[in-house]
Amino acid sequence: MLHLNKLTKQYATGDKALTDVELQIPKGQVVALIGPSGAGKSTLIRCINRLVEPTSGAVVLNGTELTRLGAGALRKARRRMGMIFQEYALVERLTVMENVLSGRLGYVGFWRSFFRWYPQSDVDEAFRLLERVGLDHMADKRADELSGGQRQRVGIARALIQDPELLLVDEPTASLDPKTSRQIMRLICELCAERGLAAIINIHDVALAQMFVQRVVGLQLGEVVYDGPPDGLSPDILTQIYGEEDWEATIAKVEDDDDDLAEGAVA
Ligand SMILES: Nc1ncnc2c1ncn2[C@@H]1O[C@H](COP(=O)(O)OP(=O)(O)OP(=O)(O)O)[C@@H](O)[C@H]1O
Repeated sequence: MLHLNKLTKQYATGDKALTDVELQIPKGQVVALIGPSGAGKSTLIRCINRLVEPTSGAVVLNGTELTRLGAGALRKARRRMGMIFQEYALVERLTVMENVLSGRLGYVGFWRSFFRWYPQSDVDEAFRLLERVGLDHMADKRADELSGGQRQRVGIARALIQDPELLLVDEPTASLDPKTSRQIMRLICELCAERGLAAIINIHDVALAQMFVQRVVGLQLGEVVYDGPPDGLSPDILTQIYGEEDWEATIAKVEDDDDDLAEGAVA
């Protein structure tokens, strides 16, 4: 589905953010991308939709080599990749419904997008998505009246209304409290399962990643140093990714959390 072939990025400043990254993600798989600050996680996500231009290597999405596309074709290809951001990137003065519908801007013609006239089918789909993310009663609220968790739900609905093949998710829970973080991660993973949607989630919270995803990719200084199941993240591997720390505490926390989840103690 998604294939990264020797993806490399060196910024004009000389910083080498990614070196020969190889990654294949099948349809429907959710991957957590972990690694210390500066490891290249955001660069990797942004090279996939070419918000950051890779220096060399290829990004292939369902047979289309995105790295070869000209501006027009790239604009169309970007519709196939929904993006969810840490800071939500909503238009504050617009309503929840208008923010969700803005995910369709890549599909409607120039004048329709200029006047924000959307087809009724888009409005119906926006309502369905708002219901799915638990915000149907808030469609007319302005974005600046929402909590962080509600904003992220709008961001998720806006990404999904694009009808993407891939979700690129950049630290979706970094501004949220622990309980809301879990709810948002659970929602993203459930929606991916329902839609057979692949996702790459850049996330700092290792325990949260371990709780929800099937596969973890660890980056360190722009190179993949771990690619495997969440329960393969041993203290040794975490030390390799992040450096020396007491990792037993992190792993124990995950096991405790699993117990909580099993007992239905977590909302
Ligand atoms: N626009 C830029 N210009 C020059 N260097 C950059 C730019 N963006 C990132 N870098 C460098 O590329 C490397 C990777 O940065 P990146 O932001 O991708 O890491 P990250 O793992 O996402 O970090 P964080 O978790 O702190 O967001 C770092 O050395 C960073 O300084």
